[in-house]
Amino acid sequence: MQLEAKPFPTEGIPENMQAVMARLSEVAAQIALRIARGGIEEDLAGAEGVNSDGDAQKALDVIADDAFRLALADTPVRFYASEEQETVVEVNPAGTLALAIDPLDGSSNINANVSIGTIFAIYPAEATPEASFLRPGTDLLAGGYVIYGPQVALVVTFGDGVLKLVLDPLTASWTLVTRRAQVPLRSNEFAINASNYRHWPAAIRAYIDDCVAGSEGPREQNFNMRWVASLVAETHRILTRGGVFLYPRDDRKGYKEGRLRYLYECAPIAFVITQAGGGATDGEDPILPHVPTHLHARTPFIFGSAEKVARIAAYHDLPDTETSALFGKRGLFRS
Ligand SMILES: O=P(O)(O)OC[C@H]1O[C@](O)(COP(=O)(O)O)[C@@H](O)[C@@H]1O
Ligand SMILES: [Mg+2]
Ligand SMILES: [Mg+2]
Repeated sequence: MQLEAKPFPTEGIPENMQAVMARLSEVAAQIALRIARGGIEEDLAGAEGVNSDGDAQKALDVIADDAFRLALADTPVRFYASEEQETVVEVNPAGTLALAIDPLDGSSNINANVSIGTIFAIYPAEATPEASFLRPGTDLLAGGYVIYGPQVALVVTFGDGVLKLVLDPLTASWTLVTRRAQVPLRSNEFAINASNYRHWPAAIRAYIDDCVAGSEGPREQNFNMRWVASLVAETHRILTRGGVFLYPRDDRKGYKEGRLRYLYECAPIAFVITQAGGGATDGEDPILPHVPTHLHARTPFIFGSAEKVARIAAYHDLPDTETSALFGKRGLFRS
């Protein structure tokens, strides 16, 4: 049964971004279909090379980057900055917007059939690529992501609440299902890659120690842990049922500023989460006022339910003696 496709819903989308959003959603729907058919005609997880940040590229990283870049040529997007491109591409010299994108987030999950996504950030285009992108996240016009999961959804903010649209696979069209998504205030979940425990700063170790100590520890309650290894999937879960995500800086070579990139991962997700009433920091300070030093600059990233994000910042203010592994009385933070 083939039902008729509906036009892209523009409610809540500022006029100057409607064409771009319609195009992004069109490409996302095509990518979703390609993911669903992965392995039938093509191997989407096949190795392709290395991107400018030194990450191994999978076939789908390159497919998604090409698809978004080419599709934006006749939209108001002037500058295109991508995880998969070393430098900025000028796609439409007459355009007024600058778009930064992680075309395929969570690449390690492509062949595991676990949710992956696309993350995007839109700024006003300035005279040069540097002026357009090396600026604080507080200048964002839009930030959002598409999640390719059991359900394909587009979540986006333009600075006035968070919209959630769902892709109907029967008609390949989008429907607005939520106008003001909110991060739930309370949750007992945290998400962190615990295999890096020994490399973390003391404040992060102390926070996680207290969660893991559960009802016998200073927090006197039990917590649950999640780690999908797809930032979009963690964001979507936190937006739906609360909790906190941590990718701190650590002692490993190359992780001095964590793993995630400011421009096309952290800033747009932080915009969504703060618009949904949550918090987003580098561990201590709000992340949106930061200015990246280059296109692929990394930053430690902590986001989620506002109270949890504030609590983690407070752990950074504790004296060294209190973040030591042997200290058992951080009762100050009891909730
Ligand atoms: O493998 P790790 O160190 O746990 O890192 C997982 C993180 O890396 C990422 O996959 C990075 O994104 P890309 O897949 O776009 O490079 C995030 O989605 C995820 O949160
Ligand atoms: Mg990513
Ligand atoms: Mg990526």
